[in-house]
Amino acid sequence: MEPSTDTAAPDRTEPDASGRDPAVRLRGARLSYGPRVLWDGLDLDVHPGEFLAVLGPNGSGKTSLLRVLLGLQPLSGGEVRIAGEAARRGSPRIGYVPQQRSVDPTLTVRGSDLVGLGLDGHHWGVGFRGRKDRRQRVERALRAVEATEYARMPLGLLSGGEQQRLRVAQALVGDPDVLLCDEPLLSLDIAHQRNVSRLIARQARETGSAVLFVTHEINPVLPLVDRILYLVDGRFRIGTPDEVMTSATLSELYRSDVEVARVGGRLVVTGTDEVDHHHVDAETTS
Ligand SMILES: Nc1ncnc2c1ncn2[C@@H]1O[C@H](COP(=O)(O)OP(=O)(O)OP(=O)(O)O)[C@@H](O)[C@H]1O
Repeated sequence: MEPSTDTAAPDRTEPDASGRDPAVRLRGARLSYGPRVLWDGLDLDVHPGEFLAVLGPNGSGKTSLLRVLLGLQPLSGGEVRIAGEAARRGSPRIGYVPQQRSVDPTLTVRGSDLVGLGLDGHHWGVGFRGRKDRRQRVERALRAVEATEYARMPLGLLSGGEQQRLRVAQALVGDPDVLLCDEPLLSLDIAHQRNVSRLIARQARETGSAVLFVTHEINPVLPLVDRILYLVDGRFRIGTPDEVMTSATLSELYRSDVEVARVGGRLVVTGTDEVDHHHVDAETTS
């Protein structure tokens, strides 16, 4: 398997009009575990305010990419920068919505405390004004995800979807430069999938966060996505949805016949078992 470095569109490599560094920059990035190469030669700039969807079948290295940006996983080669700085653990520049995982039902931490953790490492919270500012920020984030009602309840008593909305609030509360979302819609009903997707996109627009959004299903976020990074078995493509989500591009990536059709504004992707499994339609399975 030789990794592909081609992109569907030339990637931007310069600072944006304001002269700011890209929020995320990867140059010649390679990640391998033993002989297995997940990706290689990955050049990618994600700019402030940009919404990038990261797609690919199970095991293609989507979560591993987020772990590299979080400073939890070193690259095997190449370079990674977050807002011009080396990626490092616990960076306040990054907000992270992890994959849904179950919480111990006896956990007594309250939702509002969880959201407040998203401000640790920031300058808020010092002195009376700082504490007030901190409280107001947490309340605003709770309102944004419609979690105010249950914010004082122990986390362990909340449903999976309620816990997930609190994780989104925790990731947003510090106005991060980079917002990393690992399948954040999985346990949400359709109404909250829409709310949370729009909220994340609004965060990108209004505060200039760059969003990297790992998902198995593009349709719930298709109207919000600027570009897609599509990873398959060591190969990848980067481009707008119109450039990447085509029969020709996906057939090349999967090395198999893949059909992409637009049906009523939605994308329907069919082909190999791998692609069928990947493009599970969250709206018809929830
Ligand atoms: N620390 C590690 N050591 C060895 N192999 C690893 C390690 N971390 C991940 N892998 C392997 O790398 C591959 C990519 O994993 P990753 O979780 O990034 O995939 P993914 O695209 O997010 O998959 P999914 O869609 O199933 O969540 C998997 O096969 C996984 O087993």
